[in-house]
Amino acid sequence: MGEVDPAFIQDPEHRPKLSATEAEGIPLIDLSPLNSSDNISDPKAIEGVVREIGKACKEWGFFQVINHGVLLDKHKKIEAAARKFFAQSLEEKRKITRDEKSMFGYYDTEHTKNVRDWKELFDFAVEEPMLMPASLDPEDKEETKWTNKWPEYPPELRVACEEYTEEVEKLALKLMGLIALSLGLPADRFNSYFKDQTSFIRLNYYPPCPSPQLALGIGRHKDSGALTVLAQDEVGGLEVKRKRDGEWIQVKPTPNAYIINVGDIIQVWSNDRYESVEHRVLVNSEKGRFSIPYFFNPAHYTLVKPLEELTHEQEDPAKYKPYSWGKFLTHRNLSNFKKYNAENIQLYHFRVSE
Ligand SMILES: O=C(O)CCC(=O)C(=O)O
Ligand SMILES: [Fe+2]
Repeated sequence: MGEVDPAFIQDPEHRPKLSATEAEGIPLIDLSPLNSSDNISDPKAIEGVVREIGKACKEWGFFQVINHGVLLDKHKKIEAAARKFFAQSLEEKRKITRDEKSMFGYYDTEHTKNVRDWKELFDFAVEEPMLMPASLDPEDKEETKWTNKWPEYPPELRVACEEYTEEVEKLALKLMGLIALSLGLPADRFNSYFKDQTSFIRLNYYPPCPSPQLALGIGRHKDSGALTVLAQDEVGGLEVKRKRDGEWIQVKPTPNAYIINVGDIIQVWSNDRYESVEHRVLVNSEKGRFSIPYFFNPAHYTLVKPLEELTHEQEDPAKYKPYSWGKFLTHRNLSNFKKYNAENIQLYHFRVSE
């Protein structure tokens, strides 16, 4: 990617401010109280953490965690392998380009809201093969299997990815437990949705960009799954839209921390108690940036709707109509290939009008 092709240029109102204002960052939460027993069965010991998580989910939809239990060595290995993979020629990387049959593999022409993102990515399923609906037809119950595409080089990438997955999955489940508790639900309330999970991990590479004032690494968007557990390197560039005033706030890199954000599914389950918040990534002209989000997603047959415990027919009616997670994800995947001129499928399409 040399010159900036017009496909990458953001409309003026969405271009980044490069002199970002210094501001209070997203909350930083220390998970060490969870480590002593390594489970969340002792409500007293983790009361404080649960309260902090609830507050962060409400006020920001985003937070960082430290002392999270993910082994640093596993993180270093996947990052090193990702750097080797992306350093190859485009021709080499495109040998494992994703296709219509499965969204996994390499991709360098992702668009967010019809503007091309200044990035390359490699996606893989956490549980393989991943069970998905065979078609978009709501009546069609047939399933298909989405499989991973591993590159020949570097040979250690696959094992590094598999070992990292195991680590981050434990963290994601712990966080879902804490979020459940913060909503007044049993810690295991969400567990059953993640049997046959459709979670995937993305290796992102944002190359240096000659016009960082015009393009974005990824345009403003919300994550559509349940929860995202993101590792960013030391370069920085992630910005979160502050709920209070709509300002874009930088998430400064914190060594060995993970960034956690609530996705659309938690927004629906919680009937808007917690909201999925917009975020985007700035690029810069000097350094390439790497990041690794883990998108924690339920089984494809999950019918996503507000939880009964958190709705009340009169006082707090459900704000969303139920939708099939698998059909939603399939729709998103197909729209990447058949250049629909229409807007992509979005959560608000399922909102009950007030
Ligand atoms: O690279 C990042 O920091 C964030 C990436 C992101 O938001 C996404 O892939 O959904
Ligand atoms: Fe995101």
